[in-house]
Amino acid sequence: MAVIQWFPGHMAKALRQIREQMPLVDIVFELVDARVPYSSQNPEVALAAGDKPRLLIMTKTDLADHDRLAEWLAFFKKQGQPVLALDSRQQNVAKLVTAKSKEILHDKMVEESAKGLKKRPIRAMCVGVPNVGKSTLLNHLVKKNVAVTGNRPGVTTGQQWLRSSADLELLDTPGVLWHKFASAKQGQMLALSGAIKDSLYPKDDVALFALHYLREHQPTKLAQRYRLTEADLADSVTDPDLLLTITQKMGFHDDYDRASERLIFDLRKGKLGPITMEVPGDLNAEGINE
Ligand SMILES: Nc1nc2c(ncn2[C@@H]2O[C@H](COP(=O)(O)OP(=O)(O)OP(=O)(O)O)[C@@H](O)[C@H]2O)c(=O)[nH]1
Repeated sequence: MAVIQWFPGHMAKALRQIREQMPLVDIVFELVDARVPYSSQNPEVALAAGDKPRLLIMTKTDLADHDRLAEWLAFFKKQGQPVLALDSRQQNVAKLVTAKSKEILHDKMVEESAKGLKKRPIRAMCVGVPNVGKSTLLNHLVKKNVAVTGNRPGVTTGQQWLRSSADLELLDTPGVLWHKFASAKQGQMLALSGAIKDSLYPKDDVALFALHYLREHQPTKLAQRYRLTEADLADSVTDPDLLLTITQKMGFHDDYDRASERLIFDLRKGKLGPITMEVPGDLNAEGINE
C-alpha cells in the first residue's frame, strides 16, 4: 500500500495560522467527515486549542451509516467531547451550531456578565481537512456574508469577522488542516473521502484499498452496485482480480484507471448507499486506526 503524505510545509503553515488565531476565539469548530471520523480528525487541533472548547462537527452525515454514526456519537459523549452531527448543506445549521456553542460557553458568558462586561457574540473559528464542508457550513452560517468591522481582536490583524447571528461571529477564513497521518490506512481513508488532491496519490491504489474494505465489510452493497454474482466474487480471489472484474462489468475493458476513478467517485457520492468506513472499535489502545 503506497504511503500518502501531505507536504510538511503545508501542515506547518496551517497549524501556525490556527495557533496564531486561537487567542481571538472562544471556541473552535473542528469539522470531521462522518464517514471517516477518526482519520479526518487532527489531534494537533486539541493541542492548539488548549483550554478553549472544541466542538466537533460531523459533516456529510447524509452519506454515513446511521447506526455507526450513533456509535460515534456515543463514543464522543463518553469522552466528554461536545459533538454535533449534520449535513453542512442543511438550512438549519446556523440554529444548531449557535445553540450548541451557547450551551458550551454558558458558564463563561455568565462569568463575564457577573464581572459587568457587556453581552457580546461568541467568536469561533472553523477548521477541518480539505473538502470536509467548511465553506458550505460557513455559507449557511453567514447567509448574507456580513463582515463585522470595528475595534476588536482580529480586525486589527487584518482578520475579518463574519456575523452569523446576534450571538455568533466567525473568522472569515476556514483553517484548512493538513496533518501527519498516524498510519498508512489513515492516508488511504482520507484520499478515498476526497480530502486529498487526486494528483497526490495513485488512483488504482486507493481503489484497491476501497475494494478490500468493501469486500470485507459491505459485500452486498458492492455486489449490488456492480452487478457482481457470487461466482464473480469467488473467482476474483485477489483485490486486483476484483478490480479487473468490475472494470469489465463497467464496460471499460482493461482500463483500470477509469474503473478506479468511477469506483472512488461512486463511493464519495454515496452511490453504494450510506457507508461509514471507521468505527470506534477499530481504534487500538493508542487511539490509532492502523
Ligand atoms: N452530501 C454532502 N455533501 C457535502 C456536505 N458538506 C459539503 N458537501 C459537499 O462537499 C464538497 C466540498 O465542500 P466545501 O464546503 O467546499 O468543503 P471545504 O472544507 O470548504 O473544502 P476546502 O476549500 O478544500 O478546504 C462540496 O461539493 C459540497 O457540496 C454534506 O454535509 N453532505
